[in-house]
This record gives sequence, C-alpha cells and structure tokens, in this order.
Amino acid sequence: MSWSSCPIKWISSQEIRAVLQWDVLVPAITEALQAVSTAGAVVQPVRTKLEDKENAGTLMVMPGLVRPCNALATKILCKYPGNAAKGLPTHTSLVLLNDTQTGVPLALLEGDSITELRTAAASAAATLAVRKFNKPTGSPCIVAVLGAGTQGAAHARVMNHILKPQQVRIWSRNGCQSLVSKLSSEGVPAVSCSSVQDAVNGACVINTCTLASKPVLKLPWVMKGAHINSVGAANGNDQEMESDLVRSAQIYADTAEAVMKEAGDLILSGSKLEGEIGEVIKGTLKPTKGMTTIFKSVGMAAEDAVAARLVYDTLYPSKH
Ligand SMILES: NC(=O)C1=CN([C@@H]2O[C@H](COP(=O)(O)OP(=O)(O)OC[C@H]3O[C@@H](n4cnc5c(N)ncnc54)[C@H](O)[C@@H]3O)[C@@H](O)[C@H]2O)C=CC1
Ligand SMILES: O=C(O)C1=NCCCC1
Repeated sequence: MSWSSCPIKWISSQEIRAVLQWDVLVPAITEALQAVSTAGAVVQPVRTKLEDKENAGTLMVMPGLVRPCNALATKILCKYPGNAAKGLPTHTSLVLLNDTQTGVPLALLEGDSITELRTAAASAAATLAVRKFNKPTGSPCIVAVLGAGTQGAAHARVMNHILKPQQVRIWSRNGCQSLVSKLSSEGVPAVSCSSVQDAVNGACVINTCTLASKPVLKLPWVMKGAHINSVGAANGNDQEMESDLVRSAQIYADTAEAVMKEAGDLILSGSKLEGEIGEVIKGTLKPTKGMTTIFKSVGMAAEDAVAARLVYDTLYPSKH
C-alpha cells in the first residue's frame, strides 16, 4: 500500500490569499507565537542554511511542529537579493504540509504568499501584545514602514487593519510612489517620505522591512516609547538599526534561540533579549510603560506550519 494512492494537494497563492485574511491569520499566528513560548508545544530546530556564495544566495530549510494547532510542515526558502535586478522576487519558497499522526504528505503550498502574510501577521500580533502594556498616549497613531517590497506592502496593510492609523508613512531608498498609489486605492492612508527621519518622526509603530545590511534607522529619530517591528537583517552580519537604538530598547524575539544565532542587530550591538514575544502575549512578561520596544523576528517554521494547516483545513474540511 502506498500513501500516494491519495495524492497530495497543490495549493496556489490565490487559494492561500483567499483564506488568510487578517482577521483569521493574526489570531492564528498569535496562537503560534504563544505556543513557541510554551514548554513542549512546538518542535522547531534552528533552520539549516546553505550559502551559495557565487550567486549571493541562501537556501533555508525550516521544519516545524506545532502540537496545539495540529500542524507539521517544512518550508524550503531561497533568498537571492540579486533577483530584484532580474524582475524576480528576492524570496521564493514552497511549504510541504504533513499529517501530524502519520507524517504522510498532505499538501504542497506556494510559499511566497505564506511568508508574506504570516510575517506581517506576526508583527501585528507583537504590536497588539506590546500595546496592551505600553501604548503611547496623546497623539494620533502614525505608522512608519521602511522598505517598499513584499514585506513593506504587507506591513502597511496589516498595520492599517489593526491600528487604523492617521497615516502610514513609507520610505524606500528607490522611492515608493507606486506602492503608495496602490495602498491609497485600497483605502490605506499611505504617504511617501523622502527620508527615514521624515518617515519615523513621531511614529508610534515602526516597521523595518528592508534588505539593508547597514543600519538605516537611528536612535535620535525614534520617538521614546515607540514600538519597532524589526523584520529584515535575519543574518548575523546584517543590521537595519544602529546599535545605540537596539541597546536603548526592550527587545522581544519571535524565538530566542534563532534570534541569538541569526539577528545581526542583536549580535553586533551586544544587546540582551527581555524574552520571547509569546511571553508578552501570555502576560508572563510585561514591557515597561514609556520604553521603546523591539519585536525582532527572524521568521519561524511554526508560523508557516500553522498558516499552511489553516489553509488546508479551510479548503479540505475533515469529514469526521
Ligand atoms: N522576519 C521574517 O520572518 C522575514 C524577514 N524577511 C526579510 O525582510 C526583508 C524584506 O523582505 P522582502 O520585502 O520580501 O524583500 P523585497 O526584495 O521585496 O523588498 C526589499 C526592500 O528593501 C529595499 N532595499 C534593498 N536593499 C536595501 C538597502 N541596502 N538599504 C535600504 N533598503 C534596501 C528595496 O528597495 C525594497 O524596498 C528582507 O531582509 C527579508 O530577508 C522576509 C521574510 C520573512
Ligand atoms: O522565515 C522566513 O521566511 C525568512 N526569514 C528570514 C529571511 C527570509 C525569510
């Protein structure tokens, strides 16, 4: 008997996007982050990276099991920054979903949309968790987004969805007018900024979503008490934020083990973690009122597994 008599499903980007609406995905990723910080709930080895020096690319293998969500999956992701000049996405991936009881493959999912949406949803979950304890008061909420690629766009959308800010200010080193026009047509109050300083001035939530390897965000520009979702620089040699800024903040990781190994912003600044964002979600760790906070994400297999399972269960509901 072969498992392939019941062939695995292919799930397209279109199907994934139809299921992973923010109202569904943000709570699911919140649960995944919480599970990561709960003993025995998640099995998630730090990912394997294959460096392709000739093409300045990296292939990553990311397996994860999230028991409370019945999710077992592996993402294979390639990061080739040079693709931007070729008109190709810089990050491409596939997610293989397996049955948690038998290990049998269930579905292969287009991974780019999962990576895009689950990463932004994790930043949204972190932002909401931190703001329960440390929400700037007084002025209207302004969101800043640095970078206008896949993550920049997704972060602008999800932050608008959860915070309903007065403005979403976007900066990108090559300009971002086309993204701003697109977001405006979707009802996001997006504006283009010509400098990082202009974009982040007075912002209560800042999202760093660039491929920069040297800091673009500096301490004097950031409002004290702001929250930063630090998405880029998932490589021990790269930084998006200057060291003084990182050292001045309370830092929460998506997963402590991976962040201490992969996040250049922490490693190069010699900063310490407060803990994991899952602990803030659970309320066992509380950010200090008035402090600047950073959610440092390097990306986790647990998020991919939970998102993939959610899509699969929605498209193929179990008959029993
Ligand atoms: N933490 C996580 O879970 C994830 C992190 N990422 C990371 O987020 C970042 C953004 O990813 P995508 O939006 O998918 O990439 P993308 O290629 O779609 O967009 C990259 C953006 O960064 C800008 N950029 C490139 N080089 C730069 C530099 N030297 N200085 C300033 N800006 C620069 C580009 O102009 C573009 O606006 C990357 O560092 C990526 O590896 C991506 C997915 C998941
Ligand atoms: O988890 C992911 O997916 C990624 N993490 C780091 C950078 C590329 C994508």
